[in-house]
Parts: sequence; C-alpha cells; structure tokens
Amino acid sequence: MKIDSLKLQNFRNYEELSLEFSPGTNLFYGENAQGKTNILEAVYVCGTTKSHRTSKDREMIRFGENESHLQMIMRKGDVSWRIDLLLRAGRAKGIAVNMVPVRRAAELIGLGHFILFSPEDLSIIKDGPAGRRRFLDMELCQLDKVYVSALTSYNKVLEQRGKLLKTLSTDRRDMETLDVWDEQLVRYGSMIIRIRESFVQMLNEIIRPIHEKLSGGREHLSVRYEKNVEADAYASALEDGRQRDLYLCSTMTGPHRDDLVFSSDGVDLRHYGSQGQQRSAALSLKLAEIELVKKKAGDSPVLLLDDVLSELDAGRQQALLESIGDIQTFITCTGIEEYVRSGFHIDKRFHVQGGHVQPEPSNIPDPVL
Ligand SMILES: Nc1ncnc2c1ncn2[C@@H]1O[C@H](COP(=O)(O)OP(=O)(O)OP(=O)(O)O)[C@@H](O)[C@H]1O
Repeated sequence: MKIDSLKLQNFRNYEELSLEFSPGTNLFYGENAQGKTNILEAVYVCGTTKSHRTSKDREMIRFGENESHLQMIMRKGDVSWRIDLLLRAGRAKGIAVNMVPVRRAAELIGLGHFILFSPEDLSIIKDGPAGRRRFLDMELCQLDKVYVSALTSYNKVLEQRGKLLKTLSTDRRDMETLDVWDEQLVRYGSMIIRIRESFVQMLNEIIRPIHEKLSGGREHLSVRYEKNVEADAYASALEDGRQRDLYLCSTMTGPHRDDLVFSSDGVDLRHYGSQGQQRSAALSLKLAEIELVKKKAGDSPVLLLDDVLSELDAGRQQALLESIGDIQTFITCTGIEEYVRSGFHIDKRFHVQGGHVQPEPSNIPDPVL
C-alpha cells in the first residue's frame, strides 16, 4: 500500500497544505518546530484515526479554528481509496472512505498499515509497562478488527466498573451491578488476552533472527507476554480480588495491567539491560513489526521515521535503512548532511519552514569526494 497525496486544512500549524508523495522514500527536512512531525502525524491519523501524540482532537486543530480537515489518497495496485477526516473540538471525528461516511473507526482497519518510529520508541524497553501495552494496542488495532472492538468495550466497562467501585465504597446497595460489569470485563478481557498471546508468540519468532543479525550473532532476544491473569482464570481471579478492588476503588486484575518482557540470553532487559542493549532491542522490535505486518497482512506497511536516524549509531542506522526495501517511507530530519554522507537514496524531498512545505527536485546529489 502506498500513499499518493495528502491535503490538510487547519491542521496543527498548517492553514492549507497539499502534497504529492513518491512511492519510495520521502524526506522532510527543516529547523526545529517548523511542522515536520505534524505531517507524519497527519498521515498516521488519516491511516489509523489516532494520533501518536495526543488523544485530544482539539490539540490537532489549528489554534483559533474550530475544525480541521484531512484528506489522504492511498493506493493498493490499481485500487485507490480517499480517506477524509473531520476533526471538531469536543465532538467525535467525522470519517469518510471514498466519500461514504463510516460510523466506526474500525472500518478503516485493514486498508493500510502504518509503523511510526520516533526517538521515544527507543526507550520502550526501559520505560514503564504502559508504553509496551500501547505498542501492543497500536499494532493489534491495525491488524485485528475483533481486537479493536474488544479493547474499546473493555476500556468502557473498566471505566464504568471503576466508577461503581467508588460508589460502592460508601453505599453497597448496587452490588449486583458489579456482577454485570465483571461478566463483561471477563468476556472482553479474555478476548484481548488470547489475541495478545498469539501476537506475542508470532513476534517472538520474528524478532529472534532480526536481533541476532543486528547484534552480530552475540545476543539472543526473546519477548514474553507477562500476563496479569490467564484468560481461563480471569473470572475467578476477579472474584477473589473483589474485596481488594472495593477497598482500593480500582480494578487490579486484567489485561490493562499486562506487560512484555524482553530478555537477552535470559536477562530481563527492562531492569538489567545496558542502554545500548535496550535501544537495540527497541530497534529490533520495530524491524520485527515491519516483518510481522508483511506476514500477517500480506502487504507492505508505510514507515514513518520521525527524527530517529540521528539517534542511532552507524550500525543500527544501516540495519534500519536496509530493512526499508520497497516500503514507502517518510523521514523527518533537521539536516540532510547525514543522508548525503551515507549516500542513502531519497526519491523526493521537501523543505519544511514555518507551516509551508516546498517540494525540491528529486534526489540529493552525491557527495563530492
Ligand atoms: N494546534 C496547533 N495550531 C497551530 N500550531 C501548532 C499546533 N500544534 C502545534 N503547533 C506548532 O507546530 C510546531 C511544531 O511542529 P512539529 O512538531 O511538526 O515540529 P518539527 O518540525 O517536527 O520540529 P522538531 O524537529 O523539533 O521535532 C510548533 O511551532 C507548534 O507551535
């Protein structure tokens, strides 16, 4: 799948923007705070309906405006799709595919796959479990419609249960309602756990050879799904923990407390990995994500590299660039010198300055030796 074009109106610092992309590598360069990441964000939002930076649509609407419109044309072979998104402050997103309004974001799933890699992703191993759960959710929401609806329902029930627990701490009359929420929590939670189980199993098989190659055969990386509770045991665990939940006014059991464990030769990298090992594992995870999408969706993802190359040393940069192949890629950076130095092929480049984007003639010239 490739993206042909993007149009923005009142999105972040863009009043009006219309861009046509190369199906190969597109590079956006410019000083800090000019609007490079905003373009990647817009592509990601059009493809997934979610931003990687905010859960509030309001923040993406240009300051002083009430709504924002995004339009993206995607193509798979001869078939193309036009995606329209309307962001409105305090209201649900308006989404249309080929000019036909769709009610649920899930209907976009499967059209395309978007893998975003930013410097924050490099600390996914050492940061808290929330980031690793977010990784699971963002990836699975693009791959599996059942997962999206289970996750949406689970989060709603979890919130309702939390509110009820608070009420029950002072007034126990509504105790039967808790049984209803628990039953639903177990239904959706078990679905999430099972889907995560098979996803991590697949991820583990893919990441191992990738990481071996990246570490020159020195390290053997494995990913394990650290479940808070087994799907089959969820109902009884929830019941056993009910008094504690009532006391804490919070649900302590369920996949919202899951984690992923990354180990290298048996050592848990979350706690004992060196910074270099943690960053390598994070890069392997991204490279594995690319492979996984190709395998599971039978299609190439779109790769969005947000200022990440300058964070990697030469060996890791090489590994990332080699894995790009024929994947359509969007890269942001502040300077183009490193691309000139590495001789990396760029199909189309854009200069970004203060909310204006200037396409420039194709490839960066070869370095003068
Ligand atoms: N809702 C908004 N309305 C208008 N401008 C906004 C909005 N949100 C962010 N901006 C502006 O967008 C700019 C940041 O853009 P972006 O994050 O794309 O920067 P960047 O070019 O990627 O910079 P860096 O290289 O530092 O990451 C800032 O000037 C910020 O004020």
